This record gives sequence, structure tokens and C-alpha cells, in this order.
Amino acid sequence: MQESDTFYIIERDEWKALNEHTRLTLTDEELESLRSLNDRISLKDVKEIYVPILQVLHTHIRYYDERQREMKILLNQPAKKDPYIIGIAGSVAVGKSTLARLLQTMIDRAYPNRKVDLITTDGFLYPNEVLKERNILDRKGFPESYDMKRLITFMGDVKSGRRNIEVPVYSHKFYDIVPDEQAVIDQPDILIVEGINVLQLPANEKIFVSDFFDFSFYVDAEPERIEKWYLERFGLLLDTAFQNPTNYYYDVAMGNRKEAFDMAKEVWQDVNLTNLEEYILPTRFRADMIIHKTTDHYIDQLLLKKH
Ligand SMILES: Nc1ncnc2c1ncn2[C@@H]1O[C@H](COP(=O)(O)OP(=O)(O)O)[C@@H](O)[C@H]1O
Ligand SMILES: CC(C)(COP(=O)(O)O)[C@@H](O)C(=O)NCCC(=O)O
Repeated sequence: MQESDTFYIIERDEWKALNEHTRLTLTDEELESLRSLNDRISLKDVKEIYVPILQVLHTHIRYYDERQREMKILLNQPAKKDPYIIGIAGSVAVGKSTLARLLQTMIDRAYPNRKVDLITTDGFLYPNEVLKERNILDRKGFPESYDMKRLITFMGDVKSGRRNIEVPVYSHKFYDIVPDEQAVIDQPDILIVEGINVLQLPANEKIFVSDFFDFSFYVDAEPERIEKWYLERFGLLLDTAFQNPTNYYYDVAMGNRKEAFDMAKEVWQDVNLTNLEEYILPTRFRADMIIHKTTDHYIDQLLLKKH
């Protein structure tokens, strides 16, 4: 196994060998139901990559529980457990939400008595109306397009066990925050927080979102590959959700297909790639684990923080 000062650098073959030591197993039916989350996730990946990831998380969660228990005794505090928070960062279209849903399902299976919730930080984007007012509608996803103060307050509220916390909901279909709709987070035992910005330092705040993370992932790939996945997803949406007359991209879907893809390529180049290079990639080494993907989402290497 190779290593740098801060990371173990583990090639796929070495990583999958770890599965031989893991006590966590999944039945064939469980594996099959995980795949139904995204029919392109291979069962081989679940066995070779995600089960050992779960084992790493399991080790961390066990020590977290133990430390919490001892600290509460030391401080004479009631024996209540603070939620364990997992962050997932990476570019737009790199596969964060797919990983988040997969981990949520797997953790749910591994800890049947714990409540595992998932939120995405796009709910903390300012509504389009505010972005327009500030003249930054074309900067959606950049640091200034998020209400970071609200996100950080949310993180503190979850950690301190507040009940029924309301979180705004973003719709990719409407390309905007959905008015009058809220997701409710109510004292989860484990919370997964997924978003391009979760390892960033907010401009006007003194603390990081990641100060609240107990473990964090960064999903990594070469930008040319991510662009391909972005365009593939765009093509899929052109044929489905965008066909709905209420969709933000309805006119694009009804128009010329080549022009639609030209527009998507421009958005990738000017918005998402620029954001990746300037603001997302620099946060990569803050993660506890970096999952590196190559062609067709094939995971070829994992980096695990040593300390
Ligand atoms: N492990 C994977 N295997 C196959 N396809 C994947 C995988 N992860 C993501 N994808 C596909 O890549 C695209 C982007 O994934 P998504 O999870 O929506 O990314 P993000 O949340 O980072 O924007 C989607 O079309 C998704 O189906
Ligand atoms: C809402 C987002 C900023 C967040 O992306 P996500 O983390 O959900 O992949 C992104 O999907 C987005 O809308 N970017 C703006 C440019 C575009 O239309 O792709």
C-alpha cells in the first residue's frame, strides 16, 4: 500500500481484499435492492468497494459512540447520543447523490435501530428571485449562491439535538427552491449531508460546515469524465423530466437537440467546471476519504486519511 504524509493510497485490488476481513455481509436480496437505487451500480462494486467503506465507517462510529459515552459520564451529562454526521463533497454530476443514497441504504441495513437521514445542500441555495436581484443567477452553485449562515445554523441545530428542523427543498425540475415545501429533520442518529460546498470555508462565517462532520468523503474524477456524465444525465433528463411543460428546461427539450447539448456544454464550461476548479477541487484533501473514479464510474483508487 502506498502512502503520503496524510493519506493511505489504496488501489482497487488492495481495497477489495479488505472485504475478506470484514464481518459485514449483505444477502443477495439486499445487494439486489441496493442496485435498484441506480441500475448502473454493479453488485461487484457493492461487494468490493462499498462494503469495506462501510467497515471503515463502522470502526469510526464505534469509537465515536464510546467516546461520547465516556465524555457524558465525565461531564455528568445525560446519556444521550449526539448524531453522527457524514459529509459528501465533489463536483456537480460526479455521483455524490448516488453515493449518498447508497450509503444511506447500507447504513440503514447495518444499523436497523438507528435513524439515518439524508439532506442535500442545494436546499440552502437562495431562491432564483434572490439570485436575480443580486445579479448572480448565472453563479448558481458558487459560494455566494448559498445561504451558508443558515446551513451552519442547521448543522449546529442537528448536532445539539433540536427537534423538527425545517430545511428548504430545491427542485432540479423547477430549477428553483420549492415555495412552501420543507423537509423535516427530527433527531436522526446518523445524518448524511451531501453537496458541492460542504468542505468549503464560508466567506462571512467563522466556522466550516465540516466542523460538524464526523467523517467526510470527496468523490473525485478527471473533469473531462465528469463533463461526460453531466451531459449523459442532461440527455436523460431531456428525454424525461424536461418534457414536462412545467419544467424549467421545457423549451430547450422541445427545440433542436444539438442546440440543447451546445447549451449544456456551455453551462458545464462556464459554470460547473469553473466552480469545480476554483472552489470545489481545493477542498479535496480536507476529506477523510477520497473516492477516485475513472471511465464509467469505475472506482480505481481510494485515499484514506491516516490520522
Ligand atoms: N456509481 C455509479 N455508477 C453508474 N452511474 C453512476 C454512478 N454514480 C452516479 N452515476 C450517474 O452519474 C450521473 C451523476 O450522478 P449524481 O449522483 O446525480 O451526481 P451529483 O449528485 O454529484 O450531481 C447520474 O446520471 C448517475 O446516474
Ligand atoms: C443545484 C446545483 C448547484 C447543485 O448540484 P448538485 O450538488 O445537486 O449536483 C447544480 O445542479 C446546478 O444547478 N448548477 C448550476 C448550473 C447547471 O444548470 O448545471
